[in-house]
Amino acid sequence: FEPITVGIAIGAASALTGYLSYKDLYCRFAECCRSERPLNASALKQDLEEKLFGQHLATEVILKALTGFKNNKNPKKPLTLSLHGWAGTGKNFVSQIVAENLHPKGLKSNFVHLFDQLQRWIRGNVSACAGSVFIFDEMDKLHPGVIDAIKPFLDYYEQIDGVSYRKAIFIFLRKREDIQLKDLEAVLSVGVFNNKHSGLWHSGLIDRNLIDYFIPFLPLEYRHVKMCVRAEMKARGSAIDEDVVTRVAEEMTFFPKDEKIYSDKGCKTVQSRLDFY
Ligand SMILES: Nc1ncnc2c1ncn2[C@@H]1O[C@H](COP(=O)(O)OP(=O)(O)OP(=O)(O)O)[C@@H](O)[C@H]1O
Repeated sequence: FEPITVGIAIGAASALTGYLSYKDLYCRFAECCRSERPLNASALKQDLEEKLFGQHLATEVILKALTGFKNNKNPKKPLTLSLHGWAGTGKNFVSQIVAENLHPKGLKSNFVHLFDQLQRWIRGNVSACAGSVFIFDEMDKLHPGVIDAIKPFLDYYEQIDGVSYRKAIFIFLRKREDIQLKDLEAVLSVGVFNNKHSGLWHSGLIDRNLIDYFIPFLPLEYRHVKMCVRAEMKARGSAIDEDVVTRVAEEMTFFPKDEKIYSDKGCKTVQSRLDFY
Protein backbone atom coordinates (compact mmCIF):
# COMPACT_ATOMS: atom_id res chain seq x y z
CA PHE A 1 0.00 0.00 0.00
CA GLU A 2 1.19 3.48 -0.74
CA PRO A 3 0.95 5.99 2.12
CA ILE A 4 -1.52 8.15 0.16
CA THR A 5 -3.81 5.24 -0.65
CA VAL A 6 -3.61 4.12 2.94
CA GLY A 7 -4.28 7.68 4.08
CA ILE A 8 -7.38 7.96 1.89
CA ALA A 9 -8.63 4.57 2.96
CA ILE A 10 -8.09 5.50 6.58
CA GLY A 11 -9.81 8.86 6.12
CA ALA A 12 -12.82 7.21 4.54
CA ALA A 13 -12.94 4.43 7.08
CA SER A 14 -12.55 6.87 9.98
CA ALA A 15 -15.40 8.93 8.67
CA LEU A 16 -17.50 5.80 8.50
CA THR A 17 -16.64 4.30 11.83
CA GLY A 18 -15.89 7.44 13.76
CA TYR A 19 -14.47 5.78 16.82
CA LEU A 20 -11.39 3.81 15.68
CA SER A 21 -8.13 5.66 16.19
CA TYR A 22 -5.95 6.61 13.27
CA LYS A 23 -3.26 4.24 14.50
CA ASP A 24 -5.62 1.28 14.82
CA LEU A 25 -6.77 1.76 11.28
CA TYR A 26 -3.34 2.44 9.87
CA CYS A 27 -2.12 -0.80 11.39
CA ARG A 28 -4.82 -2.75 9.59
CA PHE A 29 -3.22 -1.77 6.30
CA ALA A 30 0.47 -1.56 7.09
CA GLU A 31 2.71 -3.48 9.48
CA CYS A 32 3.15 -1.60 12.73
CA CYS A 33 5.68 -1.97 15.48
CA ARG A 34 3.47 -2.74 18.45
CA SER A 35 5.84 -3.75 21.19
CA GLU A 36 3.15 -3.25 23.79
CA ARG A 37 0.73 -5.61 22.04
CA PRO A 38 -0.02 -8.43 24.48
CA LEU A 39 1.13 -11.92 23.58
CA ASN A 40 -1.67 -14.38 22.96
CA ALA A 41 -0.26 -17.05 25.25
CA SER A 42 -2.87 -19.66 24.47
CA ALA A 43 -2.26 -19.29 20.73
CA LEU A 44 1.47 -19.71 21.28
CA LYS A 45 0.85 -22.73 23.51
CA GLN A 46 -1.39 -24.32 20.91
CA ASP A 47 1.14 -23.64 18.15
CA LEU A 48 3.98 -25.21 20.13
CA GLU A 49 1.94 -28.21 21.21
CA GLU A 50 0.62 -28.91 17.73
CA LYS A 51 3.69 -28.20 15.64
CA LEU A 52 6.77 -28.91 17.74
CA PHE A 53 7.31 -32.62 18.33
CA GLY A 54 9.24 -34.27 21.15
CA GLN A 55 10.34 -31.06 22.86
CA HIS A 56 8.23 -30.80 26.00
CA LEU A 57 11.04 -29.07 27.93
CA ALA A 58 11.54 -26.40 25.29
CA THR A 59 7.79 -25.88 24.95
CA GLU A 60 7.41 -25.34 28.68
CA VAL A 61 10.38 -23.01 29.12
CA ILE A 62 9.68 -20.94 26.01
CA LEU A 63 6.06 -20.45 27.02
CA LYS A 64 7.03 -19.43 30.54
CA ALA A 65 9.83 -17.15 29.38
CA LEU A 66 7.73 -15.33 26.80
CA THR A 67 4.58 -14.88 28.85
CA GLY A 68 6.63 -13.65 31.82
CA PHE A 69 8.55 -11.23 29.64
CA LYS A 70 5.54 -9.87 27.78
CA ASN A 71 3.57 -9.43 30.99
CA ASN A 72 6.30 -7.27 32.43
CA LYS A 73 5.55 -3.71 31.37
CA ASN A 74 8.98 -2.50 32.36
CA PRO A 75 11.64 -5.15 31.79
CA LYS A 76 15.14 -4.31 32.97
CA LYS A 77 16.88 -6.09 30.12
CA PRO A 78 16.03 -7.73 26.82
CA LEU A 79 14.99 -11.37 26.91
CA THR A 80 17.81 -13.66 25.84
CA LEU A 81 17.19 -17.28 25.02
CA SER A 82 19.89 -19.76 24.23
CA LEU A 83 18.56 -22.77 22.32
CA HIS A 84 20.89 -25.71 22.16
CA GLY A 85 20.68 -29.28 21.00
CA TRP A 86 21.35 -31.66 18.13
CA ALA A 87 20.90 -30.74 14.50
CA GLY A 88 17.42 -30.78 13.10
CA THR A 89 15.62 -30.90 16.43
CA GLY A 90 13.64 -27.70 15.88
CA LYS A 91 15.70 -24.73 17.07
CA ASN A 92 15.20 -22.65 13.94
CA PHE A 93 11.67 -23.98 13.64
CA VAL A 94 10.73 -22.82 17.14
CA SER A 95 12.31 -19.41 16.56
CA GLN A 96 9.96 -19.03 13.62
CA ILE A 97 6.94 -19.99 15.72
CA VAL A 98 7.96 -17.47 18.37
CA ALA A 99 8.51 -14.76 15.74
CA GLU A 100 5.10 -15.41 14.17
CA ASN A 101 3.39 -15.14 17.53
CA LEU A 102 4.99 -11.77 18.19
CA HIS A 103 4.80 -10.37 14.66
CA PRO A 104 2.19 -12.05 12.45
CA LYS A 105 4.37 -11.82 9.34
CA GLY A 106 6.98 -13.97 11.08
CA LEU A 107 10.32 -14.07 9.31
CA LYS A 108 8.92 -11.73 6.65
CA SER A 109 8.14 -9.05 9.22
CA ASN A 110 10.18 -5.86 9.21
CA PHE A 111 10.63 -6.37 12.93
CA VAL A 112 12.14 -9.84 12.91
CA HIS A 113 15.81 -10.09 12.08
CA LEU A 114 17.62 -13.27 11.31
CA PHE A 115 21.23 -12.77 12.21
CA ASP A 116 22.87 -14.12 9.15
CA GLN A 117 25.00 -11.27 7.84
CA LEU A 118 28.08 -12.62 9.55
CA GLN A 119 27.53 -15.98 7.94
CA ARG A 120 27.14 -14.38 4.52
CA TRP A 121 30.31 -12.38 5.06
CA ILE A 122 32.31 -15.47 6.06
CA ARG A 123 30.85 -17.40 3.13
CA GLY A 124 31.77 -14.60 0.71
CA ASN A 125 35.33 -14.53 1.96
CA VAL A 126 35.83 -18.29 1.90
CA SER A 127 34.35 -18.53 -1.61
CA ALA A 128 36.92 -15.96 -2.74
CA CYS A 129 39.78 -17.60 -0.87
CA ALA A 130 39.49 -21.04 0.70
CA GLY A 131 42.44 -20.42 3.02
CA SER A 132 41.01 -17.26 4.56
CA VAL A 133 41.99 -16.51 8.13
CA PHE A 134 39.38 -15.09 10.49
CA ILE A 135 40.37 -13.57 13.77
CA PHE A 136 37.68 -12.98 16.36
CA ASP A 137 38.82 -10.59 19.01
CA GLU A 138 37.24 -10.34 22.45
CA MET A 139 35.49 -13.65 22.23
CA ASP A 140 34.63 -13.27 25.90
CA LYS A 141 32.34 -10.37 25.09
CA LEU A 142 30.62 -11.97 22.12
CA HIS A 143 27.01 -12.95 22.44
CA PRO A 144 26.58 -16.72 22.04
CA GLY A 145 24.30 -15.96 19.10
CA VAL A 146 27.44 -14.93 17.27
CA ILE A 147 29.17 -18.14 18.30
CA ASP A 148 26.06 -20.00 17.13
CA ALA A 149 26.13 -18.22 13.78
CA ILE A 150 29.66 -19.34 13.01
CA LYS A 151 29.38 -22.78 14.59
CA PRO A 152 28.43 -24.58 11.36
CA PHE A 153 31.60 -23.29 9.72
CA LEU A 154 33.74 -24.89 12.42
CA ASP A 155 32.13 -28.29 12.13
CA TYR A 156 33.10 -31.41 10.16
CA TYR A 157 31.16 -30.60 7.04
CA GLU A 158 32.42 -31.40 3.59
CA GLN A 159 30.56 -28.45 2.19
CA ILE A 160 27.85 -26.06 3.25
CA ASP A 161 25.75 -24.89 0.30
CA GLY A 162 28.56 -25.67 -2.10
CA VAL A 163 31.34 -23.98 -0.15
CA SER A 164 34.00 -25.90 1.74
CA TYR A 165 35.32 -24.27 4.90
CA ARG A 166 37.91 -26.93 5.60
CA LYS A 167 40.90 -24.87 4.58
CA ALA A 168 39.90 -21.75 6.48
CA ILE A 169 41.46 -20.87 9.81
CA PHE A 170 39.48 -19.40 12.68
CA ILE A 171 41.36 -17.84 15.56
CA PHE A 172 39.50 -16.82 18.70
CA LEU A 173 41.11 -14.34 21.02
CA ARG A 174 40.09 -14.01 24.59
CA LYS A 175 41.19 -11.49 27.10
CA ARG A 176 42.22 -13.59 30.04
CA GLU A 177 43.50 -16.89 28.75
CA ASP A 178 43.82 -18.62 25.39
CA ILE A 179 40.79 -20.52 24.28
CA GLN A 180 41.38 -24.23 24.59
CA LEU A 181 40.07 -26.99 22.47
CA LYS A 182 37.88 -28.20 25.30
CA ASP A 183 36.18 -24.78 25.48
CA LEU A 184 35.27 -24.95 21.86
CA GLU A 185 34.09 -28.49 22.30
CA ALA A 186 31.91 -27.30 25.14
CA VAL A 187 30.35 -24.64 22.95
CA LEU A 188 29.66 -27.23 20.30
CA SER A 189 28.19 -29.88 22.52
CA VAL A 190 24.98 -30.16 24.42
CA GLY A 191 24.10 -29.78 28.07
CA VAL A 192 27.32 -28.24 29.28
CA PHE A 193 26.02 -24.78 29.92
CA ASN A 194 25.98 -25.05 33.65
CA ASN A 195 29.42 -26.57 33.69
CA LYS A 196 31.90 -24.08 35.11
CA HIS A 197 34.60 -25.35 32.79
CA SER A 198 32.63 -24.56 29.66
CA GLY A 199 33.65 -21.82 27.27
CA LEU A 200 30.46 -19.92 27.81
CA TRP A 201 30.95 -19.84 31.54
CA HIS A 202 34.47 -18.52 31.16
CA SER A 203 33.27 -15.94 28.69
CA GLY A 204 31.31 -14.37 31.50
CA LEU A 205 27.99 -14.75 29.75
CA ILE A 206 26.57 -17.07 32.34
CA ASP A 207 28.35 -15.45 35.24
CA ARG A 208 26.82 -12.12 34.42
CA ASN A 209 23.36 -13.57 33.90
CA LEU A 210 23.12 -12.31 30.36
CA ILE A 211 21.40 -15.44 29.23
CA ASP A 212 17.97 -15.78 30.72
CA TYR A 213 17.18 -19.30 29.63
CA PHE A 214 19.25 -22.17 28.29
CA ILE A 215 16.78 -24.27 26.44
CA PRO A 216 17.84 -27.82 25.69
CA PHE A 217 16.52 -29.48 22.55
CA LEU A 218 16.31 -33.22 22.95
CA PRO A 219 17.33 -35.60 20.19
CA LEU A 220 14.33 -36.80 18.23
CA GLU A 221 13.22 -40.43 18.26
CA TYR A 222 11.96 -42.58 15.39
CA ARG A 223 8.32 -41.79 16.26
CA HIS A 224 9.04 -38.02 16.17
CA VAL A 225 10.64 -38.37 12.75
CA LYS A 226 7.46 -40.08 11.59
CA MET A 227 5.44 -37.15 12.98
CA CYS A 228 7.63 -34.77 10.96
CA VAL A 229 7.03 -36.81 7.78
CA ARG A 230 3.26 -36.71 8.34
CA ALA A 231 3.35 -32.95 9.05
CA GLU A 232 5.33 -32.39 5.85
CA MET A 233 2.90 -34.50 3.78
CA LYS A 234 0.00 -32.55 5.22
CA ALA A 235 1.75 -29.25 4.44
CA ARG A 236 2.16 -30.41 0.84
CA GLY A 237 -1.52 -31.23 0.64
CA SER A 238 -0.97 -34.92 0.01
CA ALA A 239 -2.80 -37.75 1.70
CA ILE A 240 -0.90 -39.43 4.53
CA ASP A 241 0.53 -42.67 3.26
CA GLU A 242 1.80 -44.64 6.28
CA ASP A 243 3.88 -46.82 3.99
CA VAL A 244 5.85 -43.83 2.77
CA VAL A 245 6.02 -42.43 6.32
CA THR A 246 7.72 -45.63 7.49
CA ARG A 247 10.03 -45.79 4.50
CA VAL A 248 11.21 -42.18 4.90
CA ALA A 249 11.73 -42.65 8.64
CA GLU A 250 13.67 -45.85 8.09
CA GLU A 251 16.01 -44.14 5.66
CA MET A 252 17.25 -41.85 8.43
CA THR A 253 20.29 -42.83 10.49
CA PHE A 254 19.96 -43.37 14.21
CA PHE A 255 22.31 -43.42 17.21
CA PRO A 256 23.70 -45.02 19.39
CA LYS A 257 24.91 -47.48 16.77
CA ASP A 258 23.48 -50.57 18.47
CA GLU A 259 20.28 -49.30 20.04
CA LYS A 260 19.38 -46.92 17.18
CA ILE A 261 17.12 -44.71 19.28
CA TYR A 262 17.76 -41.11 18.20
CA SER A 263 17.81 -39.63 14.73
CA ASP A 264 21.25 -38.24 13.81
CA LYS A 265 19.87 -35.26 11.98
CA GLY A 266 16.57 -34.90 13.79
CA CYS A 267 13.94 -34.10 11.17
CA LYS A 268 16.32 -32.14 9.03
CA THR A 269 16.41 -34.19 5.83
CA VAL A 270 12.80 -35.33 5.95
CA GLN A 271 11.66 -32.74 3.41
CA SER A 272 14.25 -33.57 0.77
CA ARG A 273 13.78 -37.32 1.26
CA LEU A 274 10.07 -36.94 0.76
CA ASP A 275 10.74 -35.48 -2.69
CA PHE A 276 11.71 -38.96 -3.88
CA TYR A 277 8.25 -40.40 -3.21
N1 LIG B 1 10.90 -30.94 17.06
C1 LIG B 1 10.39 -30.75 15.83
N2 LIG B 1 9.07 -30.76 15.62
C2 LIG B 1 8.56 -30.55 14.40
N3 LIG B 1 9.30 -30.36 13.29
C3 LIG B 1 10.63 -30.34 13.42
C4 LIG B 1 11.24 -30.54 14.70
N4 LIG B 1 12.57 -30.48 14.54
C5 LIG B 1 12.80 -30.24 13.23
N5 LIG B 1 11.64 -30.17 12.55
C6 LIG B 1 11.50 -29.97 11.09
O1 LIG B 1 12.80 -30.06 10.50
C7 LIG B 1 13.19 -28.82 9.92
C8 LIG B 1 14.63 -28.51 10.29
O2 LIG B 1 14.73 -28.24 11.66
P1 LIG B 1 15.45 -26.92 12.25
O3 LIG B 1 16.05 -26.14 11.14
O4 LIG B 1 14.52 -26.22 13.16
O5 LIG B 1 16.60 -27.62 13.06
P2 LIG B 1 17.70 -26.96 14.02
O6 LIG B 1 17.51 -27.57 15.37
O7 LIG B 1 17.66 -25.50 13.91
O8 LIG B 1 19.01 -27.59 13.37
P3 LIG B 1 20.52 -27.00 13.25
O9 LIG B 1 21.07 -26.96 14.64
O10 LIG B 1 21.21 -27.99 12.39
O11 LIG B 1 20.37 -25.65 12.61
C9 LIG B 1 12.21 -27.79 10.45
O12 LIG B 1 11.96 -26.78 9.51
C10 LIG B 1 10.96 -28.60 10.74
O13 LIG B 1 10.21 -28.74 9.56
